[in-house]
Amino acid sequence: MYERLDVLRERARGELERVQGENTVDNLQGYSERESFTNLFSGRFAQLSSVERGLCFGRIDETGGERFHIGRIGLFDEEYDPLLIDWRTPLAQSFYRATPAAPLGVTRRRHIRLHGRTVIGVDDDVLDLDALQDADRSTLIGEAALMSSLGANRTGRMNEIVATIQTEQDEIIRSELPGALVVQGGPGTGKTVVALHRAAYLLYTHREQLARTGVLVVGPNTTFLRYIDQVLPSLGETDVVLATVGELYPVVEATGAESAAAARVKGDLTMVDVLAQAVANFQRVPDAPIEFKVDQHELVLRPGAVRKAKQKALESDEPHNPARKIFVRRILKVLTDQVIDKIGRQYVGEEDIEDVHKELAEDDRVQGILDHLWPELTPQLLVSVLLSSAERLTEAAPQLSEADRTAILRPIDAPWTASDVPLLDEAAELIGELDAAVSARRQQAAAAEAEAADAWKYAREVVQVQLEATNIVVMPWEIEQFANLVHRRTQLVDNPGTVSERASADRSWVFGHIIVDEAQELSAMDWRLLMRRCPRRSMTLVGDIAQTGTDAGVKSWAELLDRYAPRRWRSAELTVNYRTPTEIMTVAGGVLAAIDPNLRPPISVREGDAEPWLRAVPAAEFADALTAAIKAEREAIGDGRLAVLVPRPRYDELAAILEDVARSNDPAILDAPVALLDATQAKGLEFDSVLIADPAGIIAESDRGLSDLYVAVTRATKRLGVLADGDLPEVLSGHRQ
Ligand SMILES: Nc1ncnc2c1ncn2[C@@H]1O[C@H](COP(=O)(O)OP(=O)(O)OP(=O)(O)O)[C@@H](O)[C@H]1O
Repeated sequence: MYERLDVLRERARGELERVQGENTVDNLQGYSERESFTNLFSGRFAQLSSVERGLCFGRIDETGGERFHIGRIGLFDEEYDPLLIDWRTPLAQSFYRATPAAPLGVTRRRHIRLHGRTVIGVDDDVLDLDALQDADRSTLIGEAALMSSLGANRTGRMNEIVATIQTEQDEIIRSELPGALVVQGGPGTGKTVVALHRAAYLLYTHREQLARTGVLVVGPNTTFLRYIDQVLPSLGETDVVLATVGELYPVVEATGAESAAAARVKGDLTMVDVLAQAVANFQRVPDAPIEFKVDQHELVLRPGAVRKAKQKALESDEPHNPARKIFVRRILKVLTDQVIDKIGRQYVGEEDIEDVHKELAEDDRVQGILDHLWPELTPQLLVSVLLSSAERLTEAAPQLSEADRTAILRPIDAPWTASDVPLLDEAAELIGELDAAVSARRQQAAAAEAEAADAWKYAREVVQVQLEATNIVVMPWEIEQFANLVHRRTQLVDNPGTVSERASADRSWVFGHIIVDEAQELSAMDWRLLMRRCPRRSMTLVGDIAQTGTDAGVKSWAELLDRYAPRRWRSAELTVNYRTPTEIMTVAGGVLAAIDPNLRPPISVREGDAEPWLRAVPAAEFADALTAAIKAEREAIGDGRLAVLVPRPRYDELAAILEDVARSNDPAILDAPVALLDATQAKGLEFDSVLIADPAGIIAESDRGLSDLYVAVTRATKRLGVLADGDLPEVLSGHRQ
């Protein structure tokens, strides 16, 4: 297989060099054509290079005597006979699903472990009837391979798991594309990694559809997105948008911090009505007639006339800016009539009326009045003006308490925060686009449509000619992809950009599939924004209600999905914890029971080598004890990685006294041997060793402090230490050493 890989890689490299060396670029078509070939061959070369490690990891022997090798990509020999089967194909499914209880025609499954190009381990599951007696074997697949991967030191980046995907995980990965799938699972059950493999599977299986519309993966923060950003490229997928909800409003960068109370208020659906009211408050009817002079004419705009114009505009059901046009037309008509009456209707013709209308429309005074009565708005303007004025807030949000209104009040030039983004998105819907933006977009769309039709025709011809001339080696299964590339390139010569680039820049982009990780953290307003980006509701949501760290977060999956995808959602559960060893999960179990006595933590797949330690020291000794504990833990884990998790309010204080630890704003934090984080920042991440400093402080930091502590305890893959400043909190005291 490696020989074949080398041949294909060399061929792709040769083609790439040849195409790049060719001297045919003297016109647009030649340029596009060369770009497409370069793209195709460099893409193929990159893919063939990315699968070098662990190219083949499994084999299935079937009852009929057939035998298939399973690997990271599909490989065929010169006769197109399969050498290696891609893990995403239906044929490979039994590798992940067969158990002694349901062997699916498989007699033996073999896990192959490689180091470089050398086989260093082979583990067989024999799926014959005798094995049925062995209950253990029916649950774990490829136990030795799995354990060896779980026991390895963490690198600071999430790895792909194609070789050891477990049955319950595979069912989620291969679940069908349409509808919303929600996956509930405790910490360490593989929700994140499964969601990413699902993205790779869907892109492989529904390439046609998803390559055009794109896949969006939403994560809780940028550190987390960096933690996972290697997984999809290592599976050969690069055209995916990774973003936090705060990044989903183009142009706006949400860099500001905000209080938990502000996030809760802004995350609630009440804001939908508040924003609608705020827009309505910009559509004014004057209390008294407005009198003014245009040229020599005395004009008057009475409240009744404005009210009528407003009513007409609102009846159109258009958003604020487009509806403004109707309002303006009506008001101008009223004023034109007044001028005409003054001149004397008998003296004017149609053309004169039009002239008067035009003059009034261009008059500064008239424009000023119109802007006062119904100003053109932008989402940024609306939201910042609303949130910075106590008076406007009281007017628009009488249903909020005084305290809630105060919580969201901020200066007009304050930086945008993550929970402002769904408000901006909502505002954009209510306001609609500005006139200039609409016409520019219409023009662009018409031009693009015409070009696209030409480009597609041209792309087909190029492919045909090249194939007939056997100028170029294109594998049969690449023809469609290739034609697409030529098409895209020709269409986008002036405006190059991948689907993911274009999708990130366009607020109204509709994604083919959206994956949401740590989905429990999203507020109701966040969901509204995401649902707009995916009207077909083809989504995968993974999360754990018990880990919800904010009051704005999800309390029930059913409630959320019955609202947005009634009868179009299904759920699955992951029950086995692959991260945290049994001993540490016993500590986590106590914390979970304190959150809700009915909840049970997921069962750990393995036992660890080290018992967790919990220690309490008097406040005066805390700083020294912490420094000593960090030193001891570093020695215990060698090359592994340590996280020190602290209460949010004490972050700066502790950061100031600890040396040699990477801070949360350090871009290299994931690569550092010791990382200092608060529990929220550690969400989704994992470390060889976790040291929790001041657990009582974590519990006290918010109403959801116990959930934060639960998150903190479940980040470790090997070792857990807890150092209390004063007494150990009750939820942990049972484990004191
Ligand atoms: N089948 C598997 N083979 C190998 N490793 C696995 C497998 N499933 C999960 N893991 C590993 O277990 C760890 C936990 O996975 P992941 O982070 O996806 O869990 P999670 O459910 O998202 O956790 P949390 O909710 O705590 O963030 C990761 O290191 C992941 O690579």
